Amino acid sequence: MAAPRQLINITNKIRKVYQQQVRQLTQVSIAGLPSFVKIVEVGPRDGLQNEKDIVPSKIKVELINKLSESGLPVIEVTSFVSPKWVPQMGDHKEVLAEIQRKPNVVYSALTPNLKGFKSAVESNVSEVAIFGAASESFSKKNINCSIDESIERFRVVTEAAKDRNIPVRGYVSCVMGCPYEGDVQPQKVAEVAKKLYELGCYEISLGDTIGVGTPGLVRELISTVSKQVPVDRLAIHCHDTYGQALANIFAALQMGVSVVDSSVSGLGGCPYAKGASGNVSTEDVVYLMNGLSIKTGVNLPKLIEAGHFISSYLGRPPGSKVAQATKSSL
Ligand SMILES: CC(C)(COP(=O)([O-])OP(=O)([O-])OC[C@H]1O[C@@H](n2cnc3c(N)ncnc32)[C@H](O)[C@@H]1OP(=O)([O-])[O-])[C@@H](O)C(=O)NCCC(=O)NCCSC(=O)C[C@@](C)(O)CC(=O)[O-]
Repeated sequence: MAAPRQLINITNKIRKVYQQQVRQLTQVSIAGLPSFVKIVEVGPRDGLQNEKDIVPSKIKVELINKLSESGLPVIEVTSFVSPKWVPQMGDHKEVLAEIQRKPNVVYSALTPNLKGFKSAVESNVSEVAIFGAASESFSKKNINCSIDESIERFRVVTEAAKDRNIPVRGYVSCVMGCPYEGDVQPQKVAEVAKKLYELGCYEISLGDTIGVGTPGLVRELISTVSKQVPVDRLAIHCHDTYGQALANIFAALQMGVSVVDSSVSGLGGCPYAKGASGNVSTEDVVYLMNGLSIKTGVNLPKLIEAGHFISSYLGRPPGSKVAQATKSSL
């Protein structure tokens, strides 16, 4: 009779020790996460550039104002690219002229070349972003030049920006896969990221343009790129094509990244990356951060409201799970 009781006691002890270890392990990994994450809202640009029907400027302005009210620190408002290539962003001047700017919010825009940079400066942007790729084919399709040529174009932009004290962010697209070339090696991403960093970009956003990455690949990517660019200068930009975006972001945070790009209501896609779905939704990212006690400064209900606003204009349900789950409580 004593033997089974002893056995039960031992089993319980083992279970307790095991549970304690699991708790400790969890605490260790959670403790390794950043206490603050900067969210870069890309919905008005990355999201609306991909809408088949061009969204009127006044809707864009209202969306951006609502996003500003939610406490987001950075909003990528538009892009100064050729309207022949991306007509959806052709109203960049009007949008930047009409938005109500809050002093603590950075309003940024994509500028692929000096022409775009000059127009963006005239429109009083707080910051610009240049956008390269780790894949030759994507670079050619997206910005009509090779990777090396793009670096030379960007050099002119970063020099002009330096003269005017305008911060420049850099993007590297196709960091875990390319719609034309398939797999992309982390080493290639690191090379391009390093070049952008050396040009003076204060932050390099690593774009999983077609959303094919998984957490293992993210770890390999960050570990390779951070040998060339300090990890605190890296951001992660995930499209959610295969439903891996939140897991990928969590993996990036564990590797020391503390800047996350996302898009309200999960809008998004790239006109030159067929099959790419929307970005990870900002609402879902903020919910995850709140759950991890990571500060973002974002008011989730106000953000959800902004998501409902644009989704209802577009005539479809919000692409955020959090927005869908909380709809009845709003
Ligand atoms: C880069 C260019 C302009 C090169 O395009 P190009 O044809 O090689 O340029 P060009 O210098 O030969 O000029 C041709 C015409 O475009 C005009 N032009 C030239 N530059 C500008 C400008 N800045 N603004 C307005 N117009 C411009 C220029 O004035 C001329 O006009 P024309 O004489 O024929 O009337 C073109 O390829 C382009 O606009 N591409 C847009 C690509 C784009 O916006 N893609 C989506 C954003 S990237 C993305 O979504 C990925 C990201 C960032 O989110 C991260 C991720 O997920 O991976």
